[in-house]
Amino acid sequence: MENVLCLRVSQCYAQHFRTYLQSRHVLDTSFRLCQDTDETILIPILPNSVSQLDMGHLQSTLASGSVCQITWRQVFKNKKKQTVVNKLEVALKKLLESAGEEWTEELRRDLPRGFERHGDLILLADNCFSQSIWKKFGCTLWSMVAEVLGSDRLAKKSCISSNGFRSPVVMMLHGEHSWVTHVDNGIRYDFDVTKCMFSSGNITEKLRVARFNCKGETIVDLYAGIGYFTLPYLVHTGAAHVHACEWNPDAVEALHKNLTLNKVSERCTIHQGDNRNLQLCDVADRVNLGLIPSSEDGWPVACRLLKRSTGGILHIHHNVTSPMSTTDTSLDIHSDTKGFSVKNNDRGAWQVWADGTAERVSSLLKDTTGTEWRTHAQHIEHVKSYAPHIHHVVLDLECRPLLEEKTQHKEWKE
Ligand SMILES: C[S@+](CC[C@H](N)C(=O)[O-])C[C@H]1O[C@@H](n2cnc3c(N)ncnc32)[C@H](O)[C@@H]1O
Repeated sequence: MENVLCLRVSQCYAQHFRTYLQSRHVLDTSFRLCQDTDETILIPILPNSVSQLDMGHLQSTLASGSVCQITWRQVFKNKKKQTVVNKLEVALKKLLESAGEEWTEELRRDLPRGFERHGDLILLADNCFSQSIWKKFGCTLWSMVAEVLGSDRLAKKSCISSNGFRSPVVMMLHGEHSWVTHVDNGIRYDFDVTKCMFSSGNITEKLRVARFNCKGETIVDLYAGIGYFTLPYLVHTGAAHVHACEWNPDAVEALHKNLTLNKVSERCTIHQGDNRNLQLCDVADRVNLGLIPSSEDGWPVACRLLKRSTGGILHIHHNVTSPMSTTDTSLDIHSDTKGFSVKNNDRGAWQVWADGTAERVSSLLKDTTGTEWRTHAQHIEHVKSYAPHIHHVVLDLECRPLLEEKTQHKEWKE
């Protein structure tokens, strides 16, 4: 069994959903559909393609009244099904043999295990097609791979660059241009795959943000990228205004485009440059700090941004590493709501990090404003796991000025 991203739907609509997901290349055919509860079915989906799903549209058009929820669950491998990777192996073996070359185990291991689908473009990972023999086939190889994988364009990753912009190093292999479109949760994101990254693993956090009620609020997104969180805030939460900070000009270009495409430009101000030099202060009801492994550099800026009189909420992303425990036993392991294996030891480490962060932010707020603040860890959300002991979490930290609380208390008493 493996932990897989699934769409959980009402049993009576499962076939309906399955056919639709297959037609959109979102169905993960290497895993079996399975029953979750008496009335719901889990349909395995490809994590890298899930962002193309418009959940609202799915629910209202395919099966109004059906359960329709993205969730992580343990499901069984589909042993009988010939996966697209198997088909690729057959096709490439033929290509090599027709050129008088021998098919080897090394070449088989050099095939892609998975890939990201961005509309009609497939993005291969960096750990495939590394053998020199592939070069011999040039364009013929890439057009064949694209055809078998069912796409018009093909690109390949090398790594995420460490230039601070988290720019991908991506090369186009087949097809004209490198701009792609993602649609998820009713939001359209356009970006150039060779210049910006798209983190599909953040989908559950984007869906959570979309459910917040931010009616009338001013929000600052300190690490906006192409609009991963800026757009859900503007499109779904009722936010009055979002200030989006981003220093990568390529991401800013995409962000501009996406604000226009989603018709929310007039409620967003883009601040291009290093957010640590941002001139704004005392404006925000909420600050989103979506940078991993750590957004700590942004904490002093976030404290300056919060409204002095009422405070607000910081959503702080962080990769928390749990200490390796010598007493780890299988009894300590639980699955969280997304089906990730999480140990008590991990939860303890998140709490320790959250408590330390709350204390640090409260002291930063005092230094910034000269008054006392109360910080309260409202919630810790587990986004994804990078390794058994490294977890991407988001802390919802409520920050309130104590002076204001006393005044309010006095007013209530009067
Ligand atoms: C795209 S990533 C993270 C976005 C999203 N949270 C995710 O994981 O998919 C972070 C973005 O913050 C930007 N960034 C990092 N440090 C910054 C800074 N000091 N000022 C402005 N932008 C910054 C990067 O260019 C990048 O686009």
